Amino acid sequence: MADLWQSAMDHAVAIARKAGETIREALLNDRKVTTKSSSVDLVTQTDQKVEKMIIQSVKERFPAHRFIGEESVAAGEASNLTTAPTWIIDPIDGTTNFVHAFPFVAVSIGFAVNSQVEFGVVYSCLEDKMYTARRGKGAFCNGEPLQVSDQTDVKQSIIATEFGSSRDPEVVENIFSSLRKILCIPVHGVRGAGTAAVNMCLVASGSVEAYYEIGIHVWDVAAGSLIVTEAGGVLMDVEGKNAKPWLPNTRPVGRNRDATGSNPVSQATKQIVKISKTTLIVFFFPRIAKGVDTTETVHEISVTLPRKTENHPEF
Ligand SMILES: O=P([O-])([O-])O[C@@H]1[C@H](O)[C@H](O)[C@@H](O)[C@H](O)[C@H]1O
Ligand SMILES: [Mg+2]
Repeated sequence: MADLWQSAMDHAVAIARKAGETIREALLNDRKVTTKSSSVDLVTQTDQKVEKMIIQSVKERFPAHRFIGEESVAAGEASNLTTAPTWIIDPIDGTTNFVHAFPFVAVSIGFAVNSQVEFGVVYSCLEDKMYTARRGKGAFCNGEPLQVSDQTDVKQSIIATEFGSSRDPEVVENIFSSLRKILCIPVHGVRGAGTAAVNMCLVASGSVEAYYEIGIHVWDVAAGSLIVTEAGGVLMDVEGKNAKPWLPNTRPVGRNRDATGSNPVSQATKQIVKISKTTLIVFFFPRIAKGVDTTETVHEISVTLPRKTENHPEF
């Protein structure tokens, strides 16, 4: 049977490549930077230009499709995932890298129908690596199949993570407390490419055993989530169940602070130790909205294991 979404996927690959060319050209010029949620949450005209270019091109070809794009949402559009075919776009994942010419910058395009990701395309454009995954058909980098690491000992692992763009002391404290515990497991190392999408592709490639991050958006992970699972990885929450990080706030499993004052970061970190027999990890914590009382903010925590298992271990 013909693949209903193959032509959309082909289009995504072509437009991601074209977007990558635009980004590479823009790197040769001055990059005018403005900020969004905080002084370190950066955006450039290239982010906006590339997103418009992708959306325009998809609209011409697939007029009934919908969009969730990082810069459109920043400009006030809703971020609602319905059952309709929806393109979930991060035009430049790794904007801070782009601003500083740090060499990991990706175009991330996920495509969801009936709230399920059908394909994911991550183009790491400065490395010229095109990561692709079609649901049920595997994950690839420049056409070569990907397979997650088969390392099963957390002490032999490299963990990818990011520090995010909040400089709120409580958030920073959570990040460091989590990091300290992970380092002291001990693990071989901790790395971060500066783009969530590339970090997930590094999990899919087996270059790192796991990736976790506190504070992430659907456009950062929609494409990467399928690339990870199609490469044999698993997205899990702290209960060991499959998580769907592209559905924001749909599976809350923890609170920022529970009644005893422990927070999900330390709870999640404890899980790392517990699951070390089967290895690791992606945690996703939806960003804490500005002005929201974090004591009441519901968070979602996800865990990626490199090996796909039907029955996830009980934590
Ligand atoms: O803003 P952006 O460069 O598209 O995306 C960011 C990057 O993926 C970064 O690595 C991650 O730490 C942030 O959480 C993301 O928001
Ligand atoms: Mg991003």
